[in-house]
Amino acid sequence: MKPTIAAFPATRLRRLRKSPAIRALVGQSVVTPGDFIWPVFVRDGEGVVEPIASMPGVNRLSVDKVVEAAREAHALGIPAICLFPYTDPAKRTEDCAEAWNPENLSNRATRAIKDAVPDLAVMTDVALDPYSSTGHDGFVVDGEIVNDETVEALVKQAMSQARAGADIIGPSDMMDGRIGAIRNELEREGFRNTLLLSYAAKYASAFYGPFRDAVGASGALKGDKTTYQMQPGNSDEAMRLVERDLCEGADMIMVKPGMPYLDICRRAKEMFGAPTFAYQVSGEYAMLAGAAERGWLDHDRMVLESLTAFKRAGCDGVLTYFAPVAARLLNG
Ligand SMILES: NCc1[nH]cc(CCC(=O)O)c1CC(=O)O
Repeated sequence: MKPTIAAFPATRLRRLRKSPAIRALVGQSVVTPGDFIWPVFVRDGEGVVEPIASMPGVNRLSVDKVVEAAREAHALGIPAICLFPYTDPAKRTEDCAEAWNPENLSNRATRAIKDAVPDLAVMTDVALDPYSSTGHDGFVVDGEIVNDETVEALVKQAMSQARAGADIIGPSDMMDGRIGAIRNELEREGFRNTLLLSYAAKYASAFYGPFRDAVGASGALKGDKTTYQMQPGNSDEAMRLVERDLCEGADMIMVKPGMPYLDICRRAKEMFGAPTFAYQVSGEYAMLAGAAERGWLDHDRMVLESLTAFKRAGCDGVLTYFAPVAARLLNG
């Protein structure tokens, strides 16, 4: 598009900003509660609301409290909630078997939410890090994060989530071939309508720190995730990953982190036109919520501006810890 413009004063671009009415007319990108997927942290117990120090305002919730949160999300017009378990360290093992235990926290929370609020979509996370003694998303053999053996485990994990009633399965592990393998098994077992939202372009980012605290994986993690997550400077590789995952049967794709990678969102949306999501991750939340807490940022304006930016970049929706706060602001 090449904007055509008359010379000043025939064109005064400030005319288009002169009043709330005119600004409303020419407004382009808007964010609504319908754009949000709300990530929540689940832990054992009952009646537990446990604050996470590096994420002010975010808590680990026991299953009964997650159900309350789900009711709240639904009432606010948020279409989906995404579950991340904080697994008891005693259940973190080398074989990661807790990941496909039908009675694990994530599966119990999924069933409880689908019972209480059937219209709310439940998204679950596929990766081994909350269950592994190494803190890695895959199995570690002689220092290597092994791909194909991990994919077999991820398929088992995804199937246990589908059986528990998850609507959207979100593989966040970055192994090769996992989308196709999970899609095949879902079809084979008759889960024709289970969606796959692939963490397709997931970067090896410093912005995941608070999340790793929240799920208790930071202490365990040896080394880094650079052999499976992307290096921050790459953009073409993100397009290849998105294309690959769509061809393997992903219904929707994600870019992660969010705000530092809006160029990737725009490029992926323009190139493939698939439902595109971004994850405004824990470190982005910590940075923004932490600054607002100190009075360095205007909290409400910052929240809505940061979320509008995702829509402007071409995203269809955004995973954000601000979801309930933002929905309340938007609902007035
Ligand atoms: N499977 C791991 C996973 N799933 C979601 C996040 C990060 C989310 C956030 O930071 O909010 C991570 C962290 C990681 O890759 O180490």
